Amino acid sequence: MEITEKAPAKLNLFLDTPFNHPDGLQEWNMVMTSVDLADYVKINVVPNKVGIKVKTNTGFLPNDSRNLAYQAARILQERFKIRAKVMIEIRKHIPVAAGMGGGSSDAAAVLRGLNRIWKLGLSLEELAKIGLEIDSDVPFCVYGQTAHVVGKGEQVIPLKKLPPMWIVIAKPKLSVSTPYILNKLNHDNIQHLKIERMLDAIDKNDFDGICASVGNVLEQVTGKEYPEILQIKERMVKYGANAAQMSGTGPTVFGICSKSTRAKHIVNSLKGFCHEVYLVRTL
Ligand SMILES: C[C@](O)(CO)[C@H](O)COP(=O)(O)OP(=O)(O)OC[C@H]1O[C@@H](n2ccc(N)nc2=O)[C@H](O)[C@@H]1O
Ligand SMILES: Nc1ncnc2c1ncn2[C@@H]1O[C@H](COP(=O)(O)OP(=O)(O)OP(=O)(O)O)[C@@H](O)[C@H]1O
Repeated sequence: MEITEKAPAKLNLFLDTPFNHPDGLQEWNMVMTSVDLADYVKINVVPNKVGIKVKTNTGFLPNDSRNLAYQAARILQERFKIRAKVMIEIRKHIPVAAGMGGGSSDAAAVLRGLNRIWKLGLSLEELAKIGLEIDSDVPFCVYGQTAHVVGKGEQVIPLKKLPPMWIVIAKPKLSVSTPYILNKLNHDNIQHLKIERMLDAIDKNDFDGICASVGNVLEQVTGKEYPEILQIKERMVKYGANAAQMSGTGPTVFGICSKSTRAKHIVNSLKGFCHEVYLVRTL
């Protein structure tokens, strides 16, 4: 049996880390959303054979157990003692190591897909719990809808659909290491953000309120290392974005617009200045 699952990219509309857990991991306080820039994950299973095979169209991503999609297949195979070979083909569209959760979304797609193929009957909640063993963004990606994410990534509280908006995504030619940025973070020196206004604005379907309450405490950390990120953000605002911000640990910056004409104007103004630029909508 063969199926294809869509694996959308995520953006962090809001990101704060209130404290460090004793094990060194961050406590998150985030609002995340999925956008229509997506990888396509084709899954094929061959009963009574063994193994996992991953193929991608990139040439540089690992095809072995380092690939998060591979790990997702292995966990379900082992946990449910299923004797079948899993073949995964990933068509990558989401930039890698960009702060857009591409690997996590591919893993979530494999969890959802194999749950269907093998008729495991697992709820999204159960899949999210399994997903946390792979990576902290997988639980959110299993749901794939706008959500308030807290804890180490395991608590995903779905929120209302966002009002219609256009999003310009700009990825400079930089790869940012998440552990490197998180290690630089000093919780005592950052100005923590209040999430209530964002949650309230989403609840009221208030576009302006959402734009007024975006924030990411990691922007200053990554922005200090790579000033280009802050320049892209400034440029987006100058060309008319209603709000602009870095996603995750970066380097991707996104701009939110209510009007498609303005969004297209920003796309044109960034081309040539920035390596990759996309115009997307929220899901
Ligand atoms: C910062 C975000 O972009 C927000 O969406 C992501 O959570 C990062 O997700 P990611 O790149 O998939 O990260 P992971 O592979 O899960 O973890 C990368 C690094 O983040 C650290 N990490 C992860 C989860 C967590 N609650 N606290 C952490 O400090 C891990 O120790 C690791 O060093
Ligand atoms: N299926 C996959 N797609 C992309 N990267 C993968 C995948 N599996 C493993 N990886 C590895 O994970 C690393 C970063 O992947 P990814 O693109 O998910 O990062 P990211 O966008 O920074 O994620 P986040 O927003 O969660 O920080 C890469 O170094 C890559 O080798």
